[in-house]
Amino acid sequence: MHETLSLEIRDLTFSYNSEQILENENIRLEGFGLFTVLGPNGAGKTTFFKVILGLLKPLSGRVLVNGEEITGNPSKAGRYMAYVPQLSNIDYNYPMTGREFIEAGLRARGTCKKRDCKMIVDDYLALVGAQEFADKRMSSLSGGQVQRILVARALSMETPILLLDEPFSGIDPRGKDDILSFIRKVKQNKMILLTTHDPVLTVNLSEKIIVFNRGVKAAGPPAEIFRLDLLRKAYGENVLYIEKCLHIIH
Ligand SMILES: Nc1ncnc2c1ncn2[C@@H]1O[C@H](COP(=O)(O)OP(=O)(O)OP(=O)(O)O)[C@@H](O)[C@H]1O
Repeated sequence: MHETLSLEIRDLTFSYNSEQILENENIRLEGFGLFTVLGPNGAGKTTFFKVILGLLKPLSGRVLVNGEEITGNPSKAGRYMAYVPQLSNIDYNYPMTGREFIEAGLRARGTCKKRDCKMIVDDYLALVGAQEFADKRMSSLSGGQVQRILVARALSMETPILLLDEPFSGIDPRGKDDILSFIRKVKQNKMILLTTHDPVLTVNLSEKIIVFNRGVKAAGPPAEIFRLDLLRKAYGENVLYIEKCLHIIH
């Protein structure tokens, strides 16, 4: 485990007008690995990510990376974190190819010159299995293909922390397997935070599960967290699918 990497949330509170999403939340994540934020639709997972990324300002509280305050400051947060938004929340009708889109990110960051850019981009395209369609326009790609380009771009930022918002949504079973295998590789030397509403998908890969619904309801290793009483704190009573998931997992 990486000893110095830490992401800490202290007393974080956020609401949209009267809709409370976070209330004095506290959590500290340490080291490389996968940290799954698990909760139902509308739980506030995307909002939680946006507050961590400094894209939304909390009403109170702090976000720290390695002890450095990044609260409400997206450019500071960007030094440590790259973000892959939920596919359904973005318009990817870009008039550029996937390769150009990744290169544009690298140039904006000043991390490569024209000649070595191609090599760097090729490495990330290979990591996510996107070489075949990287030279097509983004607007002509399927959702799953766009997802891979977005992940390659985020990885090319070479930040120690990667935030993936619902990376499995709208992705077919083979695509899900591909995402899981890239996570397996990348989590060896990054902290990955991932949101999902499906308890099964990442359970075997996660170092920690954060059960979330309008705040952190429970957090810990999967073996401690996969209990009906804890999952019900996020999903509510009598959700048959959750009960079935526990049978699959145990
Ligand atoms: N910009 C906004 N202004 C006002 N309310 C918002 C805004 N964005 C989200 N919300 C509300 O905040 C709540 C949480 O939304 P959020 O998208 O963070 O949840 P989520 O857990 O990511 O959901 P899903 O799994 O469905 O993507 C919802 O009730 C939503 O309507």
